[in-house]
Amino acid sequence: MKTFEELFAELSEKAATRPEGSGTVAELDAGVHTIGKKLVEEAAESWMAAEHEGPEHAAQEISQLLYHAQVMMLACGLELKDVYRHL
Ligand SMILES: N=c1c2ncn([C@@H]3O[C@H](COP(=O)(O)OP(=O)(O)OP(=O)(O)O)[C@@H](O)[C@H]3O)c2ncn1[C@@H]1O[C@H](COP(=O)(O)O)[C@@H](O)[C@H]1O
Repeated sequence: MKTFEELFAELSEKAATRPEGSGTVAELDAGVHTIGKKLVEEAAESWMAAEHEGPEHAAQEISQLLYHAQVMMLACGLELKDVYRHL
């Protein structure tokens, strides 16, 4: 288990060091358009899970949504504080 901040730190490190086999690096290389499609897909899956599949499945889909949101932040050069200041 990890927190939102811990995941972002891990993904930032992956983006900087580009280890082989990293799905995050592959997604960043694919670009904002591809990341955006994943983000929308996970948002839709989160909605469907919440409405039809129960809280445990919703939690899984929402975790994927948060992951792809963080990848999008990295693709845009955003840090956590850039987003947090709007909360
Ligand atoms: N938390 C995640 C994470 N959540 C989602 N994903 C990716 O997003 C995909 C989800 O999209 P899909 O809907 O196609 O996946 P699925 O298998 O069909 O699953 P469902 O949505 O149908 O449930 C997964 O297959 C992963 O590629 C993630 N990939 C990586 N992480 C974490 O990110 C860190 C870095 O990962 P790497 O860059 O791969 O080393 C590690 O701590 C990982 O645990």
